[in-house]
Amino acid sequence: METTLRGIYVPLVTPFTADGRLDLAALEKLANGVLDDGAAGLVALGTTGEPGALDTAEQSAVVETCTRVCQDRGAALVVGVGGGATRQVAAALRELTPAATAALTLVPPFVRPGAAGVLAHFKELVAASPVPLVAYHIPYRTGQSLDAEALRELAALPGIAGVKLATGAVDPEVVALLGGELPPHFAVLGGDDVVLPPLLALGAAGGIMASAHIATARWAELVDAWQAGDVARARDLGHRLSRLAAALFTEPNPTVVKGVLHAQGRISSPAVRLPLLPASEASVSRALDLAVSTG
Ligand SMILES: O=C(O)C1=N[C@H](C(=O)O)C[C@H](O)C1
Repeated sequence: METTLRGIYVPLVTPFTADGRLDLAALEKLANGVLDDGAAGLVALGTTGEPGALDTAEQSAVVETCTRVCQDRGAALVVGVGGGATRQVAAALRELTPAATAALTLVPPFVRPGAAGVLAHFKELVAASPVPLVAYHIPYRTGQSLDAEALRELAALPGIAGVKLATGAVDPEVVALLGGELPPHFAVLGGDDVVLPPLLALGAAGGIMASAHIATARWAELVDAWQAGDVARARDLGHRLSRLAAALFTEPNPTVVKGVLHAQGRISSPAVRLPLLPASEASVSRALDLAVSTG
């Protein structure tokens, strides 16, 4: 059966205690909370989860906790799988739990292998993976741009369930991709929080949004409003949620999100691990005000 992703997926923060230990109880509560509020699924070990700052045992504990919650709730679980080169990512994918719905893996970063190299990379990964893949396309971080034609070739590969599209803008390639035919099982998921509303207007199936820890129900409602053609509702919600997302990203992600979750009493500490530093009180309090007014 083919995987079809739709809706809002929350890339969970990794809660830490005030003295820096992994707080699995808080993670589980957070996971259940966002699913209660209408998220279609969770992302474990997304960049928002600070995976590079977790040791292997901590990473496994995060994935186990999220797997258990998603299985109990019948929700989708996407797991972030990283690595610098094809062999390394393929090896990590082979170790992935088959209970995951999909794995989220970056277009190879830093190397800039060109579109043909990116396609060859994903063909190799699909062959190694026990689950379908979502390609994370974020050219301002990976250094590798891809035009609509290359993304369409990627979409046509068996085993690719979608793309997390984070080009930082609604640029001509994004418009061309969403404006043409795509395989029915292939989901375009927004990955830049502030521009999710226009991507949904162009036909995106949903998003992987750190911002959706906050006002989760409103983000889910935004996807539903566009899909139901309720333009007035979608436009109003879209403006409000974009303002909230901008406030949540005034400092490096997930520092402000963690600050707001802590202020809301949903995690016991806003602690992040280096090289991240906690967000300023001013950024947290502005985002918190917008969270209250957005609902
Ligand atoms: O962890 C993720 O997945 C996301 N990461 C992005 C980032 O850290 O810049 C933001 C997006 O909301 C989801």
